Formats: sequence, C-alpha cells, structure tokens
Amino acid sequence: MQRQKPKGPGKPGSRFKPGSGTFKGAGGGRKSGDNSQKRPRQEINKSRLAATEAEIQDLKTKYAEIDATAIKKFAQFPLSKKTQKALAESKFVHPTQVQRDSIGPALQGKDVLGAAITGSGKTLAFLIPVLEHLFMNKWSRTDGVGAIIISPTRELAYQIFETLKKVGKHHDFSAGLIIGGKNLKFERTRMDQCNILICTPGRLLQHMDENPLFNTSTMEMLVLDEADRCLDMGFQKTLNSIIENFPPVRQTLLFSATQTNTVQDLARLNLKDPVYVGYGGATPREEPSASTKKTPNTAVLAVPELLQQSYVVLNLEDKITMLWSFIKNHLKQKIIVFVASCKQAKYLYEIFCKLRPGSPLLALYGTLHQDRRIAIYEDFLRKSHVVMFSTDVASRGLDFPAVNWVVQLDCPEDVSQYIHRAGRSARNKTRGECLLVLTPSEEEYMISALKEQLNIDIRCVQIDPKKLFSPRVKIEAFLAQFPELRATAQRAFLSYIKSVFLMRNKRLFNVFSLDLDAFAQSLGLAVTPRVPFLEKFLWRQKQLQQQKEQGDNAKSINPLLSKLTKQQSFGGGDEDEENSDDEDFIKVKRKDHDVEGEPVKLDEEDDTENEAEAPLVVPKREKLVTKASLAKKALKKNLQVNSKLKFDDEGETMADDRSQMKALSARQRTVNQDDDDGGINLVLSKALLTEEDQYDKQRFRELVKKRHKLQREKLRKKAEEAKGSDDEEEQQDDDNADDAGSESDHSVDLSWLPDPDKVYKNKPNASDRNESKSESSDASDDEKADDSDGDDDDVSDDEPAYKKSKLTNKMTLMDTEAIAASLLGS
Ligand SMILES: Nc1ncnc2c1ncn2[C@@H]1O[C@H](COP(=O)(O)OP(=O)(O)OP(=O)(O)O)[C@@H](O)[C@H]1O
Repeated sequence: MQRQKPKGPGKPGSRFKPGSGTFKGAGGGRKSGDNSQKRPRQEINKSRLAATEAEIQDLKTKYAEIDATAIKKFAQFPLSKKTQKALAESKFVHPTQVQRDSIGPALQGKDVLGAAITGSGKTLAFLIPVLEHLFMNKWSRTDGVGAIIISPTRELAYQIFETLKKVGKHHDFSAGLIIGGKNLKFERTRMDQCNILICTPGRLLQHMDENPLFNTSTMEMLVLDEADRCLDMGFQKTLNSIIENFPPVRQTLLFSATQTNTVQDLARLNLKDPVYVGYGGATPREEPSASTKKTPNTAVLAVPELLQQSYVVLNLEDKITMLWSFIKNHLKQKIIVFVASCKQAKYLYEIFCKLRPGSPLLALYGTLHQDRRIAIYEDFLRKSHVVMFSTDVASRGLDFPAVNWVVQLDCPEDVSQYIHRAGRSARNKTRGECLLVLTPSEEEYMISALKEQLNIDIRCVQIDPKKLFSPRVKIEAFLAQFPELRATAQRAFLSYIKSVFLMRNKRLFNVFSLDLDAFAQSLGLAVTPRVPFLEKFLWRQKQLQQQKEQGDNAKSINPLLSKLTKQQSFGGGDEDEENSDDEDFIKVKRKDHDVEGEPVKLDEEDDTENEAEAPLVVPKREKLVTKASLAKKALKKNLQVNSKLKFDDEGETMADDRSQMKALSARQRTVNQDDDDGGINLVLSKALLTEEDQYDKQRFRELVKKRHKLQREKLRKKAEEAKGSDDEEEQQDDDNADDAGSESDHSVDLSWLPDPDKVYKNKPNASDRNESKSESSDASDDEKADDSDGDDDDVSDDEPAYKKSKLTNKMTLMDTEAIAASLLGS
C-alpha cells in the first residue's frame, strides 16, 4: 500500500545527494542541484523520466509478491537500481534475518516493529525502506521533509547518517543530521530543503518550536531507532510533543534490540496493524500494573552467539585495582569500560592517563563538547587497540568494529542495559567478550535476573590475587600533586554515590551497603568527601522517626515517605535544586528513575495503614554566610591577598619590616607553597597566628621603649639648657610671649599650661622616675596601646607625644610635660 505523495512544486526536478559531514542537507548536493535547477523542467531527459517511471511501476507490481523466506540476497528484493548498486558497492550482499523479515512489509507500506539482537543490521532494515519510499514517490528537494529518523543519542544519529551516505549515494535526496551541540542557525536555514532528517529528540523539538521554516506536514515516514529508549520516560514528554506535530497518516518503523513497548506506547504513535519482526510470537501488552512493573515487557532479550560472558565479584574499593590490572594484561586489545556517570569516566581517564598503562586511552561521555565527542568516536573506530571509558551514551547502537572486550565496571541498571552494553562487542558474527563487575550486594539479584530473562548462566571468574597490581600509592601521589585532579576524584566519588542513590531498583542498588571511606581511599582521596544528599536524606529519616515515636501526626508518615522516595528518585525536587553548591554539579537529566519495587527501607513498619493528610513540612535552613565559607569561596577563585609596599623619599621600595618579622614556620610554609593542599588547616593556622602574635607583641614593646627613651632625652636636654642661662631664659620668655601673642591671633591659647620651671624645680628626678616607671609598666602599656594605638607602626618615632594625646583626647601628665618641653625648645 503506497500513500499518495502530496503535490509539491518542482517535482521531479532538483535532486540532492546526501553528502559528508555533520550536516549535509542542501549543502551536500548543492552542486548537482544548482545545475538541475538552472535547466528548465522540459529539458530533462524524457527517456530517463520514462525509464524511472517504468522502473517504479515494475517494482510496485513486485511488492505484493515479496516472500521473505525465499530471499537470500538483496538483489532478490524489488529495490531500485540506485539502492541495489550502492548495496553492492558497500559489500552488502546477503540480508540478515531482521532485514529479510522487515524490508518486505516496510516496502509494502506497513508499520513495522522490529527487534533483533545487537549488531544484526537493524540500521539497513529501516534505511532501505526509507530510500525506496522516497524513490517510489519521486521525491525531490522542493517536496520538503519526507522521512524523519529519531535516535536517542547524537553518536548514533551520526552513525545512521554515515550509513545513509553509503546506501543512498546514488539517489538524489538531501539529508540532514540534526543533533544538539551544532550550529542551530545553520541548520535552521537548510532544514526545509532536507528530504531525510536524522535527529535526536530534543533538537528536533527545538526546531519544531523555534523554526518557522520547518514544516513536517509533508512527512510520510517516521523511524524510531532504539525505540524502547525513545519511548521511555526520559524522552516521553519530548516525544509526545514531537508526535503531535506529525501528520496522523504516515508509516512508522520502530527498531531496537530490546523492545519494551506497551500497547499504550504504540497507541501514542498511531500504529496501524503493525507487523512484528523478531518478537517470536510475543506482542506488546497492556501497561503493567505497579506490582508487575518490575519485569519489563521485553520481547527480545538475546545476546550475540559469539559473545563470551563472565562476571567477577569485587568490593567497590577494589574496582580500580582490578581495572588497572585488567588493562595491563590486555594491552593490545580494543576495550570499552562502562561506568555509571560522566564524572567517573572523566576521572578514570585522567588518572589512567597519568598512570600510563601502555595502551591509548579515550573517554566518551555526554558532557563533552559535541565536536570532541565525534572526534573521540571516530578515533575509537579507527584504533585497533585502545581503552575507552564511557557512560551509557555509547551503550546503544554504536557500531564499533572489532571490540574485544566490554567491561561493565558499574552494574547496569537492568538486563536490557546489560544487553546493549555487551552488544558493543561480538557484532555482526565476530567474536567478543564481556566482563560484568558486581559488588557482593549486587551479585544475587543481577545474576538471577540475567538467568531468568536471558536464560543464560554467566561464568563467574575468580581473580588471582597475584595478578592484581594496585596503583593506589601512585594515585594518591598524583592527587597530592594535582589539586584539580583531586577535585575531579571528589566529583567522581559523589556522582557514583548519587547514581546508586537514584537507581530505581533498590533491591539491586543499595547506597547504604557501600563503604564510603574505602571507596574514597580507592580513588586516592585521603579524606572522604561529605555526601550532602545522603546527610539530608538521613536527617529527614530521623525526623520521621522522631515524629513516629512521639505518636503525633501518625497519618503524615505515608505521604512523607512517598515524598521522600519521590525526591530520592527525581534528584531531590525543588528544594534540592536550590540547594548548596555541593550539589549543583550533579544534575540528573534522565527522569525515568521512578521508584519501583522497594525503596530504600526507611522504616520496617512504614507500610502501615497511615493515610495522607498533612504533608510534613521540612523546615528550610537558611545558609549562613560564615567566614569559613567566604574564605572557601576566595580560595576557589584563587584570589591573591594585596601586598603593601613602602617607598622612601627617593621613591625606592623599602623592605616591609612587618613581613620580615614573620614567624619562622609561616615563612617556611610560604616557601613550600607546593605543599598547599588547597583547604584551610585550622590547627596549623591557629599555631601560626599564635606565633605571629608573639612577634607582634615583642616588636610593639620595643617600639614603645624606644619612643619613651627619645622623649626622656629630649626633656633632659631642655631642662639642662633652661638652667644654663637666665638671660637667655628671659629672652626666651619674651620671645615666647611674643610668639604666643602673635600666634594667639590665629592659634590656641596656651596660657593655661603649668610653669615647667616650677614643676622641674620641685621634682628634679621626675624624668628618672618616669624612666623606671615606664619600664616597669611596659606590659600595661602594651595592653593600653592594643586598644588605642593599634596602628602604631605608622606613627613616626620622632613625633611629639602631645599630637598623639590630642588624637586620643587624653591629657596625661606626661603629655603636658612633653608639650611644655617642646614649647621651651622651639
Ligand atoms: N546484510 C549485511 N551484510 C553484511 N554486513 C551487514 C549487513 N547488515 C549490517 N551489516 C553490518 O553489521 C554491523 C551492525 O549493523 P547495525 O549497526 O545496523 O546493527 P544493529 O542491529 O543496529 O545494532 P544495535 O542493536 O547495536 O544498534 C554494521 O557494521 C553493518 O555494516
């Protein structure tokens, strides 16, 4: 059954080929397109047109006779000459099982749900029908988008695009790769000229929302690769919005190695009497109830025959040692190591680069820039022996040739994820091996699930301890040397804990069974980082417990429980989002971690009859701005403290005697700045400050003594001079009187000052007494000066004491004497 193509302008004139590169829409085939556009339609070779028309009619008649069981070669399929030629050139001669079974119905215009083991050639199974559909309908560039292929990951979309370039090279269609991380404007202007779009869901929806030139009303074919992933909760909203924009009448093809679609999923896609390929009689069923939801409705659960599977049981803290030893023993092999989070992949890559195992290393994960991701993907394709640390971004669909080993270092979320990861090896009838690493708490559940659902007994491997080499000491040394590496290790630690915490299957993943200290040490961390989300969870649990014990608000326990588990499964809800800096860097994009089965057991007796009434309000704690937190921020920003420079009269810089007085240990510490561990060592800082304080006090005492001595000498000199000559004294008195009179006009009246002669005649030993007094009261002076004279260093030692007294508004006897002496002297 062929659908009628909408009449578009310019048909069948301009044709475009998919070209190379990340976006090849109109650009890829512009050359030939421009030529053909220049030619008037009438000039197109009529015989060629007639031949194409005849070919189409011929093929149409053969569609009804397709017998999948009789087909041994692609040539036996009623395919266009252009497709046949490209298939032959790419050495695709014999169709695989899934291709044999699905191409026929797809050519006939039926909806297809295809499921087949990894590496069995599903990509061609949908690309050939797409090309043929457009060919049969004489599609041209001006007809707009004819087919949209959706893939859950960018790398997979890129790979499909590359395969399309191979099998569609003799056709004149234009194709575009629409994935995130690329130039949106560039895509925007060319999308309407593409006949086949290969996209990721998010980017496609963005164009639908923002691009007025993008029109999907002409679209006739929809393909979902890795359909179960596209339809699961992570993409649910996006996909629903996308589907709303599609014309309701269309052909839909769904393919995956693990089809877990329910009838409800298929209803969302408007499937009409779909043909099931590879389901072995099973068909999608009704949405399972909450109780049965744990077992996915998986139609195909099989791994390639030539894949050897084994598993090993290790404590979490031994994983790095095992991995290091494994890599050292498989230096000439192509290995993918799957971990749970981007930060772990990043850390393992960085630390192993430093450790230099002797094999090239790569890391592929979602937070890398798109161009880098593609470069790493291609690098891994090319290299014959290499180790790639990866998240599940590479677990689905990617067709890496000759991968010898897949190591699942962190336990997969479920059996279907295990299959997809393992399927990166032993592809297309080649050999490969898969090693699953489990912790003791994961072993029982995972192995029995694999046995139940895959019907296989995975071999358990015992590791010979003699073959294990621990890189722990080296790792610790590197972490001590490179603070940024230590920060990466801390993030890796937290992200693994968070990933376990968020897993929906609490029987498989129990965060409380982990030995956090040992795990932190295995990553090379001397101090176990705080885990704020766990602390918060435990704090709430405690609150709950207290409430329960008090017996009041018994009815609010169940709603709280569900709230807690919801927050646990969705990354903490609103409150978590606005939470501390510590948690900011952990963002969980997938939202399909609905808590199923048993959540973390908050309380054995919680499954009681208690009904939801008043939800418990967890008080919001305001975050205090402490000095420590400010200092932490400053440290993070790597701010430099201002330094003080003193200049002499010539403008030369003078040595700052303050810094010279620094405590010995402080100076040593400044010299050895490389030892700085980037944090605040309170004990050490306190000791340094105490030491510095002693220096400061001692220096201050010396300054006070010096100043007093100077004052005494001055006073003594003046007194001797005063005694020496009466005439001079009289003269001086006159002068002083004149001066006083002349100054009194514009200065202060000093007549109230005591007569220094009287004072000194009566107390000849006053200065001596002062001396002994000042010396004995050094300590108390210190204390006084501490309060009033804090900036003593900046006051010149020659400065008259009365100036200081004025400043402090305190007039002591000493001050009075000093003023008088200075007046006498002037
Ligand atoms: N008919 C064929 N003859 C020879 N090689 C083929 C054929 N079909 C596909 N291949 C090759 O098999 C490999 C796997 O194909 P493909 O990536 O389509 O598998 P898949 O089923 O989509 O795998 P996954 O489930 O992992 O996505 C590719 O290298 C492809 O070129």
